[in-house]
Amino acid sequence: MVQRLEKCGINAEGRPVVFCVMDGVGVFKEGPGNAFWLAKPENILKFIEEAKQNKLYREIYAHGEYVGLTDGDMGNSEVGHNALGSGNIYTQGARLVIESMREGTFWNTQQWKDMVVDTIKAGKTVHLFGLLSSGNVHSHIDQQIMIIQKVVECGGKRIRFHPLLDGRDVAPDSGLEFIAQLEEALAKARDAGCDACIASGGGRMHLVMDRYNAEWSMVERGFNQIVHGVVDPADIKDGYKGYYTTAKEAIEEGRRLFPTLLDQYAPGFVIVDAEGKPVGKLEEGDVVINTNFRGDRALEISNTFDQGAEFDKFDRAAHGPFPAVKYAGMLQYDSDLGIPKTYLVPPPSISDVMSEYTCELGIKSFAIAETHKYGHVTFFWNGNRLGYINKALEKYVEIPSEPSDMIEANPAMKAKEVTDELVAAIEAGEFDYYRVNYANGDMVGHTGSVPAAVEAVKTVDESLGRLWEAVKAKGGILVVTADHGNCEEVLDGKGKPKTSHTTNPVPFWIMDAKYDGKYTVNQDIDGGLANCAATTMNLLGYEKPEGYMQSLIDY
Ligand SMILES: O=C(O)[C@@H](CO)OP(=O)(O)O
Ligand SMILES: [Mn+2]
Ligand SMILES: [Mn+2]
Repeated sequence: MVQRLEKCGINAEGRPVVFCVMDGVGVFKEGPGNAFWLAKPENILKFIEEAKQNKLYREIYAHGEYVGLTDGDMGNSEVGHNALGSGNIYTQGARLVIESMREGTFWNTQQWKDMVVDTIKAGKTVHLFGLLSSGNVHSHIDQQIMIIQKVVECGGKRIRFHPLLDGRDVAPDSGLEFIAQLEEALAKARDAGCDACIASGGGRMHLVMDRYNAEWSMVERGFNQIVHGVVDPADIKDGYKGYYTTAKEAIEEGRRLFPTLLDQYAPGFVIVDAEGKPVGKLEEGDVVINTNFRGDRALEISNTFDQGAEFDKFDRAAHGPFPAVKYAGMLQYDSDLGIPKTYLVPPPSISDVMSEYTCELGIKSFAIAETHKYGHVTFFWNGNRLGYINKALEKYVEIPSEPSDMIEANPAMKAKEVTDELVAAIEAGEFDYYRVNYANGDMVGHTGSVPAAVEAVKTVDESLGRLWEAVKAKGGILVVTADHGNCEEVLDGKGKPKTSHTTNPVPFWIMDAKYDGKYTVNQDIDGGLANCAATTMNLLGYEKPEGYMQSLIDY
């Protein structure tokens, strides 16, 4: 139970406070790939100018050690929203896993023994699946290769790997480089007497890694490949066969036949032997390890493997019986609900999140985003916990998104609908504190399309204009920032599409309809996303919670 906070003197009237995350909008110099400057967002530029005059603007950091990653790592939504919602920096999965592997704890746990060592002893197969890249947002190839090596060291005789192509946290067409690295590690395993190979694969935005219940068909496609060795018949078209003898051949053929599809959307494939039989179907007693450490896109597939008869998303036995296998996650993705049941590294335990304070104080809060970011302002915000902290005091609203492959054609996404709903809630005045995430800068930034990203920024700009009118009419306070960069760099140094996040700082500013000069933004502290929670508590009228990082305002 968190402590009750004292009043701090700011906003004694209890005017509404709105916290807005422009997902993926960082600060970077003007240039041909900077969608922010190309869009010339009229409202935002005016707001920033005013905030600067009031000493209510600064940049803050959203990458590396500022969000619990390793210095130099780009930021991402999970770690960013964790920091925003918890007021602290927690060492995150990316680091917890590699540190545990390097110091050796990883290989000495009961879970490693139960999942891997015992499977090997029983003469069964170790299956690994996950995002194959060095992005370090959901996974890291170094960790995957270390697991392969260790399985071999432990006497493993059979490994099957089911890689998902990335192209979203790394260069959009870098998939084959990582496949080559994986093939090298598997060849070494074979040299050491272990029958190891790739068994199935495809793009991460096409298979397995759905989030927030947006497109369960992605999970179904991935599951059927991994478990049953069956490719979705809808993927088999225009000459693409779906069944190949090597991953390289499958990926190259996919690229040749569908030249506009980026790696992240690559069609599914299953590797077959000379007789056309899948090389890596799951068998009873095998273990399957999800090598991703990040939760949002790992929850659905984990439930698919873990749940019993209550599972109702699709028929797991449509292509043959679902064998009794063991399943483990690299991390536990939701420790409140215990998903998955078995995991190799304990997750960061994020405690005393800001929502617990607001609920303790009786502050009524409202959170909204479209599906792609819905869990960001709820699950990630509350320290990776699904559901409400106190339903009587909170309302979480999800505006249904379109599938992610429609984003480039419709960069406005559901921003208007999100704003409509948010503005209506502000006008109705039932809540004290509102938070919103606009997905556009990030989701459109991930397409690597400059014109689409420019439209995305314009959409966010328009939405912020409407939002401020509503906040102003209520005499409220609007705080705007971003969780990491993306759309401010949609081209790389060579002018090629860049689909990943960035390490750039993000803007931070406050607009107060009744600003009286009694507080200003501190320019001197080494500020990052984790400083925002104390700041928001101050603006809601309360002192900084004990143990939270410093507030960004002086008063
Ligand atoms: O789409 C995602 O899963 C990540 C990129 O891998 O983006 P974000 O952190 O913004 O959610
Ligand atoms: Mn984000
Ligand atoms: Mn993103």
